[in-house]
Amino acid sequence: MIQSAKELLKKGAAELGVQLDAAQLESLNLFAEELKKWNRKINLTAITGDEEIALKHLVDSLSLLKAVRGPGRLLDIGSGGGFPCIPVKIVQPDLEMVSVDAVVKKISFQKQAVRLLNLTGFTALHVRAETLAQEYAASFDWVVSRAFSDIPSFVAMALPVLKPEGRIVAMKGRSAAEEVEGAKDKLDALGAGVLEVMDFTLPGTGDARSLVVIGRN
Ligand SMILES: C[S@@+](CC[C@H](N)C(=O)[O-])C[C@H]1O[C@@H](n2cnc3c(N)ncnc32)[C@H](O)[C@@H]1O
Repeated sequence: MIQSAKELLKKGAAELGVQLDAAQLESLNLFAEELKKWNRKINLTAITGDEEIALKHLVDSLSLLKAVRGPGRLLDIGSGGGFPCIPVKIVQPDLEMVSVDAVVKKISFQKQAVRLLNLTGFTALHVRAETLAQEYAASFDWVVSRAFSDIPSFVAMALPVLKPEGRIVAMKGRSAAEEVEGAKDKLDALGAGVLEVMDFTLPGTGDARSLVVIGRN
């Protein structure tokens, strides 16, 4: 990434309370370069400029750390080009990651990025999230997603693989108050409820974001 994008990344992460060291910055930069390289051949993201990648993919992914801390096991459902799981793994290596996506080329990209960055404790799986329950029943401390689905559908997929005291976090690209209000009855029927909605502004953009934290009733 160009220097200005690296600076936006460092400053944006710091605004979220995440101080990136030189090695983490270099890994995030390598990841962004690999994303751009693959994106010329396969469609991983519509976001292609360095500064946009820095803020809307990398800093946005790291905002998950407002709600999630290691150690623990984390599942990222519908992770696409590796967001938020790969940036979060780079910064919080004591989170053991499982990342799933229904599109094989996206998982191939993630596997390549994991090799390139020498990440350990990261499993990328080409499966539909609905099929995870047998192998991964009650396995995860955290089940997260970004830009994935409506809240009740996501929670229905997440609950079978969540540990009893685990937490589900939906990363929403705008203020989520209305969606949360509309989801209450469906969540209640699933045996879950919203514990917290963390509203914030994505650094460097002014864009509204929400983290919706959900647990079992
Ligand atoms: C809009 S993309 C978001 C990707 C990434 N989380 C991000 O924020 O950039 C949604 C992803 O969910 C995947 N997906 C949709 N339904 C799925 C399912 N049932 N199980 C696993 N992945 C699914 C799609 O293949 C797609 O890559």
